[in-house]
Amino acid sequence: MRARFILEDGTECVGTAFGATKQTLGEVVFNTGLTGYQEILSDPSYRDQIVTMTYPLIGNYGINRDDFEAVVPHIKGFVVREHCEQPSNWRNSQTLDSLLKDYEIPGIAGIDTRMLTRKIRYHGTMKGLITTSTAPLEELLALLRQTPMPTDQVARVSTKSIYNCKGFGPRILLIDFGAKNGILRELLKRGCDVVVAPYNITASEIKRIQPDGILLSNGPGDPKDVPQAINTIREILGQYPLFGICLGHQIFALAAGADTGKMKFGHRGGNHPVKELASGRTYITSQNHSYAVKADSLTGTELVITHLALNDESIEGLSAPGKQAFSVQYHPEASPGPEDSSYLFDQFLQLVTKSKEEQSYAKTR
Ligand SMILES: NC(=O)CC[C@H](N)C(=O)O
Repeated sequence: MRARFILEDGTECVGTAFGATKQTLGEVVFNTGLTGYQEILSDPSYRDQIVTMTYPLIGNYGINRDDFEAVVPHIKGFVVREHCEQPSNWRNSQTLDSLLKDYEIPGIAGIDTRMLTRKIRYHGTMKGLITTSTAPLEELLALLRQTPMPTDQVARVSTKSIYNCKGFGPRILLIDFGAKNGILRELLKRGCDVVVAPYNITASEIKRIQPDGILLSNGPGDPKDVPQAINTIREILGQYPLFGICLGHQIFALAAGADTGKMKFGHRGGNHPVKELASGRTYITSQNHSYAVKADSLTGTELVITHLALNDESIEGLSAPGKQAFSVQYHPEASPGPEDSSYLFDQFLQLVTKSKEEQSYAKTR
C-alpha cells in the first residue's frame, strides 16, 4: 500500500507502508547504526519518536526473542530505505513487519533516508508524519505544525512500582526513567542486588531502601521535564555513590547546578568517538541523545568534564569527585553497539565497594 512521509519543512516522500496501517506523528530522529534495529525500536528513550535508519537494509535478520531492550517497542514510527520481508537468521522468530503490526506501529519503506538525514542535519530536528491519507499536502502540514509534542514520556515508560532483582552483591537502586534492559543486565551480571524504582521516588523512600549505590538510567525526552527527580537527586547527592547514564547523566548535571540544552540533531548510532580526558584514550561508543550538558554552565558547580565527543566537542562525561558521583552521556551497556565502555560499570562498583568499606571502618571507630 502506498504511504506518504511528510517532514515539517514541507518535504514529502512517497513509499510503501509496512507494519500497522495508521497515521502517526512524532519527532524525527536518525540513527546511523548498521545493525541493532530491534534494540533501537524497543529502547524506551525513543518513546514518541519516528526513527529513520541511514543504513539501507532493515529487517534482514528479523526479530528474535532476546534482543529487546524493553518488553514492548517504543518508537512511534519507522522510516527505512529497504524493508526485508524474508529475514534469515537462526534466532529469527518474527518479521519486523509483523512485530510492528502487533504493536500498531506504522512503518514506511522505499524512502531515501540518507537524503532525509541530510535535511535533518541541515535544518535541525523536525516533526514528521507517516500517513496513507490522500489529503492535500498543505492540510497535512498544518496538522503536523500545529500538533504539540508531549512532555510526559518518562512517566509513561518508568515502572509504576518498586521491584527487586535479587543478587548477593551490593544493593544498587536503579532509578528507572525508561531503563534499557542492557543496564539491568550489566548490574545483574556483576551480582548486584538490584532494586528498580519509579522515576518519582522520594529521598526518604531511597533512605528506607538503604542502597549501597544509585544508578540513574537513560530515558526519553527533555531532562527538564522531570523537575521532581532533579530535586530528589539534589537532595541525596553525596550520600550514596552515584552513576548516571544518558538522561541520568543530564539529571545528575542539573541536580549539581549545571544546565542542559537541545542539540541541533543529536547523536544516534554505534560509532561515536569519545575521548576520556584522564587517559587520553578514545572509545567508540553507542549513543542516543538529543540533549547535552552546556559546558559554560559548569562554572561554579563541582562538576568536572571527564569525556568529550570528538565529532563536536560536546560533553560526554562528568564527575563530582567530592560527591562520589560520575556520569556519561553515552551508553556503556551498548545494546546495540560497541561494548568497549562496559568497564564503567566496574568503576561504579569499585566506588560502591570503597564507600561500603569506609562506612564499616567508620562504624568500628
Ligand atoms: N538515551 C537517553 O537517555 C536520552 C536522553 C534524552 N532523552 C536525550 O534525548 O538527550
